[in-house]
Amino acid sequence: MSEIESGAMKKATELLTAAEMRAIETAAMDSGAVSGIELMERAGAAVVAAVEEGWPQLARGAFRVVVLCGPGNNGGDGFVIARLLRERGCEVELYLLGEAVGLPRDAQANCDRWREMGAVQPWPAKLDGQADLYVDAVFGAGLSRPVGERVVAPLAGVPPERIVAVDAPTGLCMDSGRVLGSAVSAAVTVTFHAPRPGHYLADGPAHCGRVICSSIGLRGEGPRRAVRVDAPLVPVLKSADGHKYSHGHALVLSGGSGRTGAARLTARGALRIGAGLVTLGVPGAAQLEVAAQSTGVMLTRVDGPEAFSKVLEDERINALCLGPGLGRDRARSLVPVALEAGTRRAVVLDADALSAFADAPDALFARLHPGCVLTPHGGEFARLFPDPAKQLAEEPARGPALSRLDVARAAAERAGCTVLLKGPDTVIARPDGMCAVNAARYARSVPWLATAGAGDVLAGFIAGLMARGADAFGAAATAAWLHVECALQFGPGLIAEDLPESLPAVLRQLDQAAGRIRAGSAAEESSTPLQ
Ligand SMILES: NC(=O)C1=CN([C@@H]2O[C@H](COP(=O)(O)OP(=O)(O)OC[C@H]3O[C@@H](n4cnc5c(N)ncnc54)[C@H](O)[C@@H]3O)[C@@H](O)[C@H]2O)[C@@H](O)CC1
Ligand SMILES: Nc1ncnc2c1ncn2[C@@H]1O[C@H](COP(=O)(O)OP(=O)(O)O)[C@@H](O)[C@H]1O
Ligand SMILES: [K+]
Repeated sequence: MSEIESGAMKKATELLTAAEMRAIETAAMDSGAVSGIELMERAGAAVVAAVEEGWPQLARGAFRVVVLCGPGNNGGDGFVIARLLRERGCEVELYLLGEAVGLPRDAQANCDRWREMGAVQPWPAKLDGQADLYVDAVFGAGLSRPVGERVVAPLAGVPPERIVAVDAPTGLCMDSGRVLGSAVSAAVTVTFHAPRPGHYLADGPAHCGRVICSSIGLRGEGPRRAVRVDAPLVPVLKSADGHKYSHGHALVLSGGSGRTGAARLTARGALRIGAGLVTLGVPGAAQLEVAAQSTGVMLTRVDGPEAFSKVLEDERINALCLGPGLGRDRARSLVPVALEAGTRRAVVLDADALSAFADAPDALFARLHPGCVLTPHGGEFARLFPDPAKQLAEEPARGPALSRLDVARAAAERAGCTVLLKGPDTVIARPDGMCAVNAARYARSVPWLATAGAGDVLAGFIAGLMARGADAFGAAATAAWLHVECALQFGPGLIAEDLPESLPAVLRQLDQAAGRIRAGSAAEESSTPLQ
């Protein structure tokens, strides 16, 4: 079990589906640790705390709030929020979608408490947009079908800066981040206990504004089937001992003359991330071109499968990367050779090495093993896994909607190896269903990473980490995280060449952070005998 699964270090944050969250709540309630009404009170209080922080004018008085409550427990939270804000002196109006008689028990109880201080008004066709704050407590985790116009109409004219969403902006599926029908856009979304995939995937970030995850006193953990990557999951800093061969030897296969740039980017990425040696395997016709452009990266001639097999007799070559600029014909002849050694040799397949098998993906899948990583972008993914890609492209008819996690999982299971599905919400899936999300969202947003060659560098980062001994899933998730950190480090104007060159600064920051942790624990240890 890796560290991220044992939860030993804070490298990742678990993302809970609505069903997993419900199971945790139910277990806590069944154990007698907490009641549903207590959880609802804490959820409401957490939203009010977020409002006090985000809207400091509330403390100055004359603050007008509109609370929109739905027919379930999300609406129940709304009644609590309305009461707590009224107790703080706000002027509160509350509207209910549907009838109070059908409310679930805890929501009903809070509706009754609210009625002691204010009216429950029928659902409005529209609102004036003049209040200081609008609370969206219409639908949350229970969203099960597309939201109709009537539901979102009251908030349609309200600027998102005045909207706080409870658990999720209404209309957003929390498991997938996909909009069911139409969805509210909020300034702040307050969720409870743990974030959900939908806060990071697909349309989620565009609708959530800022996500605040508040503790409501629940202790349980989910099955850890999906995590958000918050730091490297595998070691990236080198230890004091060791020599170049102990950090592995990565071989990147290049295409022919005039098409070697992509593989050179990949090789540079693998070298920067710390592979002990990196060699480019080039056809004879491209040898001079590559030699003129390479210094730290070595060169060997690989014309066809026989030459490739010969090069691979060197067992110290422990990680391969094929695809960037390779050409489909060359990919079809070289990929089977790369996979011959089975799990003894890590293999990263990207770009042409994926598209080359679009007509016969099963022939590729039959050869793949757990030491492989496939790194498709959306188009390459659709070529190799047409069915899940088609399902994901369809308008969702009900919630929870199919997510990028679901399709990446299905792909990893089918391929029998780790699959990294690229995007601003990159998903990394392992065949056993474990998933990681590397979200280039919110403060980590890096739209300038959408530049030619960025993916080639990512493939190199993965191959380099695998040469150094990392497992496929850990290497892919860590590389994706570092890739975005490099883009953040460089900033707008970035081109693919800048990514490997930004890595040293990112690694230095990690080294400094690790040093601070080491210094902290040393200080603690040394202080003990003095006490
Ligand atoms: N279960 C608990 O103990 C807690 C739940 N909490 C809140 O409860 C929420 C989940 O509550 P629910 O499971 O009742 O779900 P919701 O309140 O999100 O939805 C309620 C019901 O609305 C109906 N519905 C779904 N989509 C619809 C649509 N498009 N049009 C019309 N009706 C639709 C469904 O029948 C669903 O059961 C969370 O999001 C959170 O805000 C919090 O109070 C924390 C504790
Ligand atoms: N808007 C975006 N925000 C953050 N990252 C992005 C965005 N668009 C693309 N990326 C990332 O940039 C890389 C592009 O890779 P890819 O599509 O293979 O391009 P190329 O083949 O030109 O290198 C991927 O790692 C992807 O996750
Ligand atoms: K909501």
